Amino acid sequence: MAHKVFIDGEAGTTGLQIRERLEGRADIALVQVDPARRKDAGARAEALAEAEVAILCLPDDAARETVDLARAHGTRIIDASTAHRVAEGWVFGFAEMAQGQRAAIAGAQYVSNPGCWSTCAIALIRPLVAAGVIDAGQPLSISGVSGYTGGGKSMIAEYESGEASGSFLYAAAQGHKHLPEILKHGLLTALPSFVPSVGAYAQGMAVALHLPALGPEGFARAEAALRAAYEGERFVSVVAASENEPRVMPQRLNGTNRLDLSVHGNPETGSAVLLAVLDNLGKGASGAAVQNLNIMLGVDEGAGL
Ligand SMILES: NC(=O)C1=CN([C@@H]2O[C@H](COP(=O)(O)OP(=O)(O)OC[C@H]3O[C@@H](n4cnc5c(N)ncnc54)[C@H](OP(=O)(O)O)[C@@H]3O)[C@@H](O)[C@H]2O)C=CC1
Ligand SMILES: CC(=O)N[C@@H](CCC(=O)OP(=O)(O)O)C(=O)O
Repeated sequence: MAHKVFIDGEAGTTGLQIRERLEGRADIALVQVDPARRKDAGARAEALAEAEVAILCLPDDAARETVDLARAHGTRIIDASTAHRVAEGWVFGFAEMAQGQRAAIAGAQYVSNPGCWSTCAIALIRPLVAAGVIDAGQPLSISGVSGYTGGGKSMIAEYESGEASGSFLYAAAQGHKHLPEILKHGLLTALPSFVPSVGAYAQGMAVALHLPALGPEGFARAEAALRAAYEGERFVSVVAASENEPRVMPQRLNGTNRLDLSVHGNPETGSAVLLAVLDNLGKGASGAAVQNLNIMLGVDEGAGL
């Protein structure tokens, strides 16, 4: 029998992309609410009672409300919002992040999908800290560019109406909402500096981790640590630097659930830059949610991806 899945926030950017990935599948039956009642607690509670798994694609406060509504029904949850990424009792939904993470997701009641920026940052930082290539307390510096779909319906409307046009840096005040999850799941003890940007294009992301004092021998150790961490993974790869040189194209993996990592810089001076590229709506959001759903249901992890 098909697994019943409710996407709360199905009309939003992330929700629509998840629906596209699930609606052709014979092993999934989508539970839907009348669009006119999509914000009505009663209608959502009925859907939650019927569903085996609910995927929340909502603002943080609405996601917390849905978790409360679901409690009485025992519905398993995948939350795509920021609300529960460092919360007790929630499993971080990044299967490739650590040994045992996939098994924890498979058995979880509550899974929190990682943010797009944090997926990139954690993927680069955690193996280096775990292998002792960088120190957990070393202040790190991260930058990156995302397509405007990363800002959801409101930012998409700004760009598509012409109200916004160029690119911009943001979060220079060091209050970006992904910093807590980067700190925790990156195994860091010092907050990194993080200055992301939005480019004047729709979709795709590239993130740089700056390690100006890695040292000449650190290059090989960093690449070896990344390769060892993701060996045999289907969606995360360490690729040759030439894939991202001379130009890093953030749209390179659009439409996929892949995350590519690479090591760059000048081995003579020891100044390194590690790069991560993904589709912010793929492995950065909806693809990761579907991957987590597949793991939780015990089906092929790549189904629909
Ligand atoms: N865009 C991205 O790249 C990523 C987004 N996320 C996270 O996913 C979540 C959704 O983001 P995104 O899809 O971009 O946002 P959108 O603004 O595109 O969509 C949010 C959806 O939630 C609906 N909604 C708002 N309040 C309620 C409510 N009280 N009850 C039911 N539905 C409600 C909105 O309705 P309405 O149609 O009326 O606006 C909208 O359809 C956010 O928490 C975001 O942080 C995570 C990773 C990446
Ligand atoms: C371009 C842009 O604005 N991106 C969003 C993050 C998108 C994302 O990862 O989503 P979560 O909201 O789930 O954390 C931001 O930086 O706030």
